[in-house]
Amino acid sequence: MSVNSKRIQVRKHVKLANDENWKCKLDIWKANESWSDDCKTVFQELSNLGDDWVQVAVICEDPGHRCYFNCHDEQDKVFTVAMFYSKSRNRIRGVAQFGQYSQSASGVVHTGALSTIIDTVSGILINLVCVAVTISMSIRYKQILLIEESAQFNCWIERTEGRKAIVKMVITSIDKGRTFAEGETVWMIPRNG
Ligand SMILES: CCCCCCCCCC(=O)SCCNC(=O)CCNC(=O)[C@H](O)C(C)(C)COP(=O)(O)OP(=O)(O)OC[C@H]1O[C@@H](n2cnc3c(N)ncnc32)[C@H](O)[C@@H]1OP(=O)(O)O
Repeated sequence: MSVNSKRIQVRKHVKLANDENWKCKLDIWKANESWSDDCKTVFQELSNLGDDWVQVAVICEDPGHRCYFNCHDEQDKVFTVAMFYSKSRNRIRGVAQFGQYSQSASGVVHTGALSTIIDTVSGILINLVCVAVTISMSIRYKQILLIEESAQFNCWIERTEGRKAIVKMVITSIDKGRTFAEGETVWMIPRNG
């Protein structure tokens, strides 16, 4: 498929839990036994934030394809993410559980795993507002995140500048005492968007 032959389709894969057509398929995005107790607790807190917050998930139904974000296996050994979107706040909050297969240097989560999460969550947020693609991304890795640890994140639209939008995201420890990564992504609405 040539890049120019098809418009970029992000929303096609982004499903909101308040859509009856998708509700039943979101079970895979619920807390499970591979998650730490802390991760499950934050998931529960996020689930109870109120009607303004709705769970959002990436689901790919293209035959033979899988979204890179959904790289977890049956045992959830890479990483799994659960997230909630507030339309009124232009914000996504969520939790991530990292597994043994997310390793970079010994015992440490790969920076690419974190950048995947930042790009995808930021992309979901901006694409719930308008069609946009990543044009640049800057990440500060501030503290080491260990494999099999959990994290929580907060993502928001910082500002817009013409066809561009700047989205920020912070990934912290579950208790928010440590900041693992801060991301700033720039998004552009394509001319044919
Ligand atoms: C599926 C589950 C959910 C997943 C979540 C979503 C994740 C989404 C991840 C993605 O977005 S995947 C796609 C990754 N991104 C790309 O492939 C973008 C590739 N770039 C392009 O297609 C074009 O550069 C683009 C359509 C964005 C812009 O082309 P245009 O011809 O319309 O714009 P133009 O060249 O006139 O540039 C407009 C402005 O953007 C600036 N610009 C363009 N590309 C840039 C770039 N790469 N970095 C920085 N600035 C850039 C350019 O300098 C200029 O700045 P000014 O307005 O200030 O003059």
